[in-house]
Formats: sequence, structure tokens, C-alpha cells
Amino acid sequence: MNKFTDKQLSDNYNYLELLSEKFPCIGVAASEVINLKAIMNLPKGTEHFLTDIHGEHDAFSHVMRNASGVVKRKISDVFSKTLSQHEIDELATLIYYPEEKLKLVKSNEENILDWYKTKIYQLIQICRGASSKYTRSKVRKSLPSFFSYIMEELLHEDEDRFNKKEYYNKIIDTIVELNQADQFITEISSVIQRLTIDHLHIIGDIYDRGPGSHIVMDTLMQHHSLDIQWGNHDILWMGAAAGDLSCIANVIRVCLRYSNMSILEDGYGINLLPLATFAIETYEQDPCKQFIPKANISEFFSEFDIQLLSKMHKAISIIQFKLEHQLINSHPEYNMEHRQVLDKIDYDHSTINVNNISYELHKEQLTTINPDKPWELTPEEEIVIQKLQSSFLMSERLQKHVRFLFSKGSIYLTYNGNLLFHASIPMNYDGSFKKVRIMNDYLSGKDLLDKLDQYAREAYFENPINSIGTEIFWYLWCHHNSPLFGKDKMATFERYFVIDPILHNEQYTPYYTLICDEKIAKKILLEFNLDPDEGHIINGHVPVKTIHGESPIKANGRLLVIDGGFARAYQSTTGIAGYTLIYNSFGLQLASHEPFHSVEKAINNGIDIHSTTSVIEKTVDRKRVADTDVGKKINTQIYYLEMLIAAYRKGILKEKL
Ligand SMILES: O=P(O)(O)OC[C@H]1O[C@](O)(COP(=O)(O)O)[C@@H](O)[C@@H]1O
Ligand SMILES: [Mn+2]
Repeated sequence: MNKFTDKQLSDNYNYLELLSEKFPCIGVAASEVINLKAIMNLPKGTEHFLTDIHGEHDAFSHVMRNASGVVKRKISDVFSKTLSQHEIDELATLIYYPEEKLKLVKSNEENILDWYKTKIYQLIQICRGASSKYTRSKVRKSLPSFFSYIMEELLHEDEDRFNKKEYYNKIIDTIVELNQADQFITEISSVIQRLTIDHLHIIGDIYDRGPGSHIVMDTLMQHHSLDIQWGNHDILWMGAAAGDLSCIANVIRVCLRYSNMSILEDGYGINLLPLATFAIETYEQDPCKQFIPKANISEFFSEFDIQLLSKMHKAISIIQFKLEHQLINSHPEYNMEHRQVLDKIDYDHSTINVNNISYELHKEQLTTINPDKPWELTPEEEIVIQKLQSSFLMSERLQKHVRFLFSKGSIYLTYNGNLLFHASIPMNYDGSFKKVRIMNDYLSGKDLLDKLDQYAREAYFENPINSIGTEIFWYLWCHHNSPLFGKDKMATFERYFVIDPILHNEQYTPYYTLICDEKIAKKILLEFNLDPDEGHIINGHVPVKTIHGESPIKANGRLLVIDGGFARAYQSTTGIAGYTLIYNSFGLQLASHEPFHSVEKAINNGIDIHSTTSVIEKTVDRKRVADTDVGKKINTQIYYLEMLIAAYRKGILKEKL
């Protein structure tokens, strides 16, 4: 305790005085130091990393409920010798979907009271296993207020201890007798789920392609501890919520491409009537062949609906190309003239000129385009996009979700020695960090990402001092220098209109070839002040073609790419249905998931996602809280508490007794 000089104590006097409000005497401060030092020795909590969820809310929710297969492992740890595989599966389903499973059991089970008692007993055993590596205080905070006292008793009481057996059994009997069993089972199941995933990282692309991104967002907002790294699809929705017209057009176009009307209409209350009316009137006689939604939707939609969706899809796509043309004009510093396509079209011959080569276009009518000023919206198009903009700006649920993305999210994150970001870092072919112009600065590496992160926030929260336009969101969505995109161009126009597939190609930026070299991966870790020999870069964005033998582990283990294809549209490319990276006190593991069938099958037949787990890295010594970022914070707290105790002892501060 003599490690502090008088000068240190007096220099920190004001802070210590504030601290003394919370720790008014030596005894209180000392007991906190003892607690904190004890916590430092506990095993680190388990982190789960997921990416590219792309609106697949059922599969995502299931992976959260079964903690990527970890819940079942915990059940097996406790019961593999006493329960059959079928009983283990049933118990697992009860934990994943307690409310639904209870309903089912109650309609079949003859002796429900006995069943309740057995299940409560078993659930307590599992919960005890899941909570064993946490402090009592942390477990207490995870308990539902309603049952917290009883659960704590049951979790910490050894039912086999003499004298306690009856007490323990009596509590369980009473829960059942008082008709509280359903609620107790539901609550303890969510405690088990919660304790199994201590912290969740979402490495981007929650939105688009699948139907339920808004439902995924609701689930994430309930999560006790998480962070998000923005993906290009997330930033697109953030831009739309900020009112950016090009982002809005893109969002609606992607929804229509995948016939996801429900997120717009039911999820966010976006009124699509103006677009529908406009599309029916304008493209009445047009089959809009290139705009028939992508997914196989004939079983869900009538022929008339499909025609309507195709017309709306085409209408918003043309609006998007026009708006983007204008945006590029007003930002010459973006250097994106090569993405201005409308003025390169020969409208009489239906061809486009790219680098002095003429390419044939699909025969699509372009009646709303004036060849002299192809970027100009017609008055009707103008009205449609304005109305859509006000819908986006007024959608309470969307604004709530986007604020959450700002508060929990960022372009990148360093966490427990690892570097997390969705897609890429702009680099030159020689392996140096690319200098990129942002407003009037030229920035690279970490500085570039920090600035872009700051500008995205300013654009949404409208900082009056430094007014950044909402175009920054569109830039982050598809610019060749955007770290969230990482490709030379987004060939959207070409994919709809140009027949020759050579122009559909999108080239990944040099990051993607360079990063396979361990030296480059280490250089990037160093740029972000991380230990290059210990840290990992964790990315999503590029589906890993497991089916073709591609490994998610690259750069000699320094880089992990974990886009395993939650998006159904990409599962034929990856051959699996998503990855979860799991980082617990024993090291890093990767769980690869097989497709999820349905919630009904999971509940009725106990069919779980089959996940194969492989060990990526095993730590020599079990990692403790002391080895984590939280450990560093606790260390600082201990330092100041010890300083406070020294100040009390030296009489610099008086105890508040
Ligand atoms: O599969 P689709 O619907 O054609 O979308 C393709 C577009 O999506 C993108 O791949 C971006 O989405 P991801 O971030 O999921 O890769 C674009 O580069 C590409 O133009
Ligand atoms: Mn992406």
C-alpha cells in the first residue's frame, strides 16, 4: 500500500474524493479490491461471433437458443450417463423453446406433476453447470427478478447435503403446487441460454436477402451483451433511415429482388402504395422480364402479384440508377464516373458503350428515361421517392433499430486482442495501406476507418458544425474504397441489363489476396495496436466455399472468415448454413451449421441444427478474466481503489462513517 507517493495522492485528490462517495471507508474499499481480484482469476466468459445473418431470423434465433450447439453439450456433460439421447434431445428442445414445448407436453403427458418436478430438477443441474464459471454476483444479475431468490437458493444449494435435501425438494414441490412451474421452466431456460453466451459479436450484414432482419434486430435489442460491426447492407439501411434517397432506392430494390415485402410493410410500416401505383401505370404493358424476383416465389404469390412485384422492382431500379448518376455528379471527389451508366447507353440500338466496346442490352423498355438527360427523374418518379423518404424518416421502429446499430455498432472493433470488421481494409497491391480521400483529408488504415465511423455518426445525428451529407452512407455501401464493400464496383446495372456476363464481374480489392499472407495480417493487427502473434482478424462478407474445400482459416490462423451462408440464397455456394466462432477460456472453436428446417420441426420432433465443431486454437493455460479487456479495466479499478485506501490511511481523505 505504500506504493503511492504523496504527490500521486494529491494529484488525484478530486477523483479520489468522488470515489469515496461509493467506497466511504477502508473496509468497503478493501472488500471491493478482494472481490475484483477474485474475479480476475475466473475463466474468461464465452464470446460467440456470428456474421452475415441476412434476415434469416428463424435460423438465427435457433442458433441463439441452442448457443451454436453448446447448450446440448452442457446437457450431455451432466446427463450423458443417465439420460438417453432421445431424452437429451427433448430436454434441449425444452430449453430452446420452453413455451412451445410446454404446450405440447401438457397435451400429451399423463403425469404432468411428476414431469414438472423431474424437468425442474434437471434444468437446475444444467443451469448450475452453465453458471459454474461465473461469480455469484454475475449469476444473480442474470436471474429474473421474479424468481431470483429461489433460483439462487436452488443453484447454490447442494441437494445431496444432509439436512438440505428436504429443503431443496420442498422448494421444487412448492413451485409445482403453486402452478408456477411453466414460468419457472421458461425463466430458467432463458438463464441457461444467457449464461452460455456471455458476449455476442455480430460481424455485419444483419439486413437484406432473408425475410426477417427487423425480427433479428428485435432479438438483438433484447440481448444482454453484444457489439455489432456494420456490414455494407446494414449501412445501406442506416443511410435509408437517415433519409438518403439513393440508399432508400437501393434498399427497396433489394427487398423487391428477394420479394421481401414484409420487412418494409409489416416491419417498418413503409407505404409502398405510391410506388405500386406508379409502377402499374408506367410499366402497364411491360413484362419487366429482368426484374422478376430472384427467389422461387410461385408458391407464395399469384401470377398477378409476381407481375406487380416485377414492375415495382423495375420502377425503383431505374429511379436508383438516376439518383446514383446525380449523386456521383455532385461528388466529383468520389471519382466514380465509371459508375455513371445511363449516359453511355445507345437508346436506339439498345447497347451500352464501356471502354469503347459496345455491349448488347436485354430488350427492356426504358420509357421513363430521356436520352438527353437520362439522370433526370420524371415528376412522377420524384413524387414516389419523396413519399418513400418521408415513410423511412417517420418509421419509429426503423429509427429505433438504427439508433441501436449506432449505439452498439461501429466500423471495426478491437476486443480481447482480436480485430473485428465486416469486409476489408483499403490497401495497395504492394501491401501498403491505401490513402483515401475523405472530404479534404487523405487517410489510410486505422485513421481512415476511425474517420468514416465518425462521419457516419455525424451524418445521422446531423452535427451542425461539420455537416456531412447522408451520401456517406451510400459511399460506404458501394464505393471502391469503402472498407465495408471491398470490391472495385457494384455491377448492379450490368447484372440487370447487360447480356455479356463479363461485365457482371465484381473484383475484390487487393486486401483479399494480400490478407492470405500471414505477414500482411500481422501488419494489420499492429496498425490497430494489437499483438500480431496472438490476435486474429475476424471478417464476414465473403461466403466461404466450404463445399469446394475452402477453409475459413487463413493467413496461418491469423485471419478467420466466418461468412458460412446464413443467407439461403448463398447456401449452395458455401455448402453449409452458417458458422459460429466460439472463443472460450480454452481457445477458439468453429461450429459449422447445417440448414435449419423449421421451428415446428425443432419443437415437435426435437430436430436440432446439426453443428460440427472444430478446434482452431487451444490455449496452453486456460484464459482468465485477467487476460481480457475487462481484466484491464478491473486492474485500473483496483489501482485506484488501492490509492483510495492509501489516501484514507494517510489521512489525506477522511473515512465517511
Ligand atoms: O446476389 P445478388 O442479389 O445479385 O446481390 C449481388 C450484390 O450483392 C453484393 O455482393 C453485396 O452483398 P454482400 O455484402 O452480401 O456480398 C454486391 O457486391 C453484388 O452486386
Ligand atoms: Mn457484406
